[in-house]
Amino acid sequence: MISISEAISQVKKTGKPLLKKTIKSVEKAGGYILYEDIMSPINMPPFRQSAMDGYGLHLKDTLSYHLIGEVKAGDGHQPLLNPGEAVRIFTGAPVPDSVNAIMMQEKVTVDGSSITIDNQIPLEHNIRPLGEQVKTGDVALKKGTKLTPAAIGYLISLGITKVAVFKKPNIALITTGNELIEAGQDLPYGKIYESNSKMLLSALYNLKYYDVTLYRVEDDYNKTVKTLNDAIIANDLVLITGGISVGDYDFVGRALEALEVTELFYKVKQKPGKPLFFGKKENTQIFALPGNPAAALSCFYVYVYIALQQLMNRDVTELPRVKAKTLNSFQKKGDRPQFLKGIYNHGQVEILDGQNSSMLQTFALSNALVFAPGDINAIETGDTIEVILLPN
Ligand SMILES: Nc1nc2c(c(=O)[nH]1)N[C@H]1C(S)=C(S)[C@@H](COP(=O)(O)OP(=O)(O)OC[C@H]3O[C@@H](n4cnc5c(N)ncnc54)[C@H](O)[C@@H]3O)O[C@H]1N2
Ligand code: MOO
Repeated sequence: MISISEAISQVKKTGKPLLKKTIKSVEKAGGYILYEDIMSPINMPPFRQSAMDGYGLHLKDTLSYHLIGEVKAGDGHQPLLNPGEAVRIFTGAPVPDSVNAIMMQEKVTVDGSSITIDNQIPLEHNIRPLGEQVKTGDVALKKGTKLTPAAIGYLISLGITKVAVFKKPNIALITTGNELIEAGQDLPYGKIYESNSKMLLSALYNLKYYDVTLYRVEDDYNKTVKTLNDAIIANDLVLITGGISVGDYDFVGRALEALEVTELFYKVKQKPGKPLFFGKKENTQIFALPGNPAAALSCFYVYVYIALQQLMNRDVTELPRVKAKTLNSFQKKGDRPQFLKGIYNHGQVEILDGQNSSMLQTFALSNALVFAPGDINAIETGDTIEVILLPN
């Protein structure tokens, strides 16, 4: 049995960035990282553009101009203005070549077809120059940029519909157990609703991993070997829950051995999640998570999260840890360090009742895991303690 810190450093040592390229449609590329520089196919703006509702002028040494026409957004015509002439113009409209300044309408007095501006304005006033944001062929966004909603809007504004991004891992989520029934059906005696797959799927979606395949397998050795083998071949990361302990019908350990998965660790001195397994076969990392739902989710946040961050080549691999003052006491049993479900708020943390690894009720209320070191028997009210903040 290894310690938590040894297990964490083993996960860190093993993980490698995926660095594979995939093409995504821009609107579905939110959260991805650009694989290569993107050149702009157009000038942005693509024409000299009015920044105001007002009057386009061909400047002359006068405050009075003669109105000869109108250009609104979307128009394609080019009125020809002589010095001293003006056109009515609106925000976003193409500015005729012979217009060299725009006066906002609040500073103009109109009298029929003659207008008077309040003051002289400089050349190109209120005109967005052609290619002001980016010019045709220039780098619009650099390799390594994270695609935020603003970046997506920007790329679409350049007419770009597809982008090369770093691929996110293909992830297998396998659940095991004869007792599992899908929610929505009747619940016969002895069965429970299968919740680990949807819980972990939701945790993955929350972190923006969408390439997830779900597998279900009964407590059967041959089927466990086959399912695990299929999942390892097709995925970068395999998460299997249940069947990793020592019972006669826990086949996951034996199946991993038969498939010659390299064991990097099995069993961590921690509560929950003692029977956690981590291994590797070729480029696929495999976590066998305990079946108890709260143990599986706790291990997901403490260990699997790191593997995911590493696959994505991110610098920060662990969830944030902060110090907090406890609002209540907690009696700890045994010498295993414990991850306790808690509610963190502004430097304070409440440790919740009901810490059993089979219970999700407490986890459902919590936003943090409180770390109780192995060598303490109790946490007292007002103690300063380390807290892992969970993703929202
Ligand atoms: N003799 C021993 N027994 C156990 C030990 C031990 O050291 N010696 N460790 C205990 C600990 S700690 C844990 S955690 C569990 C882990 O067992 P498994 O990983 O083999 O998980 P299962 O036995 O298959 O299931 C445990 C529990 O979780 C429920 N479960 C499983 N899968 C799901 C699912 N997809 N959705 C909802 N609930 C699920 C399952 O019905 C069990 O109640 O072993 C202890 N035993
Ligand atoms: O260590 Mo097991 O994961 O409950 O409770």
